[in-house]
Amino acid sequence: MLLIKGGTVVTSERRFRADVLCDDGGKIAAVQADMEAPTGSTIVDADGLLVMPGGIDPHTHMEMPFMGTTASDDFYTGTAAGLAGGTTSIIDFVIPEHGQSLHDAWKTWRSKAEKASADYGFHVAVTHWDDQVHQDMETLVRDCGVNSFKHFMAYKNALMVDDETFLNSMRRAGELGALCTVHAENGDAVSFLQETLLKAGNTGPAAHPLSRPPSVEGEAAQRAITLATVSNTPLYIVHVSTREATEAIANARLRGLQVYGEVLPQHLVFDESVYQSSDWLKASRYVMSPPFREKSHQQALWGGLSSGQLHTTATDHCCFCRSQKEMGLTNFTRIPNGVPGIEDRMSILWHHGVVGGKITPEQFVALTSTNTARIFNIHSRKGMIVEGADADIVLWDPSASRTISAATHHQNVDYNIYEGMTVTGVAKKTISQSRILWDDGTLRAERGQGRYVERAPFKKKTSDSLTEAVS
Ligand SMILES: NC(=O)NCCC(=O)O
Ligand SMILES: [Zn+2]
Ligand SMILES: [Zn+2]
Repeated sequence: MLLIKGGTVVTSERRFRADVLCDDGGKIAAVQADMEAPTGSTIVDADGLLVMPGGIDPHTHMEMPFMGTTASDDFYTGTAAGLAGGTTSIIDFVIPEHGQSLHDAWKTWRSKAEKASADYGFHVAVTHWDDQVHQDMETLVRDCGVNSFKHFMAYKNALMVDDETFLNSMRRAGELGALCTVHAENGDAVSFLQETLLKAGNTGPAAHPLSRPPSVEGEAAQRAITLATVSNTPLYIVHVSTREATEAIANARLRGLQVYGEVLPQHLVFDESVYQSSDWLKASRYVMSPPFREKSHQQALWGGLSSGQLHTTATDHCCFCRSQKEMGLTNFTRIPNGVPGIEDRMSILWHHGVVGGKITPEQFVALTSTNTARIFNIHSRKGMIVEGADADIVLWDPSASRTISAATHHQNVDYNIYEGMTVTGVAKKTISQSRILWDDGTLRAERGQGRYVERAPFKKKTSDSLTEAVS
């Protein structure tokens, strides 16, 4: 047993002084003021610390094959890095290879993820439509603990789906009680702009944001919402980076539609100037999609998060080292898209959000953990500090500072986008399954310790359950 003593518990709703007892089965056994330590229990002094639900990152790509290479953080190193930053669970993406069935792809990802050191689940990408996909979606929901499917409106000739495929998938997901998620960028427009830029001799990273202007995301977000309305299904839009997409989501919600939006901390912090560096490598390291934007978009994202129109934070953690980024040395469209971030999500959001006066500690908990647990239906286990929940806890030091650097991070990648940034708000200890796996600078992550977390479908009329879940 582990007794966390003397801390301040923060949930998505309130703050209160209480001790938290974690049992040997990895669950929270009690949350009470001034608890007596059971015989033989280990006592953790949480004086001056905040006791919060471990972070849940609902958007990562560990060892993802993408753009001719494979993301460098695997399920072990990536989840371990997450633990060092206070994140105790991830939801990663199963991406079927061309011609591979969804169910076979899910099995492949299950076996890759066996080495994870923290808990994990999967969204499964639908990249084409046929009878087998229709059947596999049911198998995945019924037998495999999958309750969300992913759609890419970008990455033409690779992962991109057309509207008809997207509609078929949404209708099927609705029948099964699953949630559809979407990368909203108009892939035809991106491809058109990429060709135009290359023909005009714009081959470097500075062309990347020009090939994916805000309107391209805004149009796709609006179209995705329209298609979700046509198919009468809820929708979760990943990595919202623009005012246009934020407004589309907020407007949809004002019309009573169930649309959720996810924000990446990096979009709250960096702007498009990162692509202007004269150092090719430096600029290429920020190549991700959607790209970093003109600064005014950040105001909309913060506004969306603080007003409740945007709901979660994720990282889209997708690491590529120097030699991988250099695949695009002469052609920016070949630079593997993706940046690291799982280790720093919580610190970045605390520093810029809570210390910056934009969100409260309770909102921080909602945005890093509880809302994700609700939206993806793992709320009976995760995202809460309550008796019976998983003992996934972060002991957060709100006044400690650290300077982020690739020299000290745990991510398996040779750079850190936040290099040199000093942040206030640090994960002091991270507890997973009642065990302290990050202990004030010492990482005790264990290969294979993470568990696959099954996610049950929503009630068939998903609208009811989701409305209840996130108000
Ligand atoms: N985001 C990104 O640039 N890479 C990962 C794939 C995706 O999420 O679009
Ligand atoms: Zn994406
Ligand atoms: Zn992604």
